[in-house]
Amino acid sequence: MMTKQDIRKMLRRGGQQGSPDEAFALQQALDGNKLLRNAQIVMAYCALPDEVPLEPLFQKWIDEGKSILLPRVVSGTTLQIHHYTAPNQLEVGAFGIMEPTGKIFTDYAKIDVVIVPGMAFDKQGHRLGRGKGYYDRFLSLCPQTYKIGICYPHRLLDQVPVDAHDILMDAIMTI
Ligand SMILES: Nc1nc2c(c(=O)[nH]1)N(C=O)[C@@H](CNc1ccc(C(=O)N[C@@H](CCC(=O)O)C(=O)O)cc1)CN2
Ligand SMILES: Nc1ncnc2c1ncn2[C@@H]1O[C@H](COP(=O)(O)OP(=O)(O)OP(=O)(O)O)[C@@H](O)[C@H]1O
Repeated sequence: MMTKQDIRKMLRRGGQQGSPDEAFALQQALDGNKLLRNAQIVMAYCALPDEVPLEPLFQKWIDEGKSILLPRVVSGTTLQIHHYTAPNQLEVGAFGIMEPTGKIFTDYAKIDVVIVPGMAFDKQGHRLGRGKGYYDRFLSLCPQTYKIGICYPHRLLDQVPVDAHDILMDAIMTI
């Protein structure tokens, strides 16, 4: 079995971005998810180049009355969660990822849905992240929250290696 590191290396060498058509189709599919439709407080992410962009959905969700949360990297281990209300509340953060400058949010149990980025997923709900454990640590703080992993079709693998600390997704969305 390939290690997580082997798979990350392989994925970095292979194709990165999905096509704009794939991104659009995935955004539509995600936006149609019933639990997300009904969610009030949603944690999303600002995408890296090989992840499905969610930013085109943010304003729609805000118009629908949802609260949007985004992560900030605050140390080598920890994410801090902040409100997002408008594009001018983003700045370039760690790893070149856009990060929110809005109010901090700590009421983790109130988050209805987390949309989780990943380098790859498998159908069993396992996620391959970027190897720093940020999301596993954060997701362990909101065990009741519905977790949706989303990826381009070429990033849905047959099997992703699993460690004891890995948190399982409740749904994997791809096309
Ligand atoms: N969109 C998005 N936001 C996120 C994450 C993520 O995976 N995706 N994170 C999830 O944890 C946190 C940031 N963690 C990250 C951890 C490692 C790398 C990283 O290694 N990037 C380069 C290699 C850079 C290097 O190590 O020199 C890469 O993947 O090629 C990026 C982000 C918080 N925000
Ligand atoms: N809940 C946790 N508590 C403490 N350490 C953890 C936890 N989850 C993961 N780690 C540590 O983080 C490191 C990276 O784990 P792993 O390779 O699974 O990260 P990842 O999920 O791919 O990364 P990321 O979430 O940043 O995208 C490992 O050394 C692991 O021991």
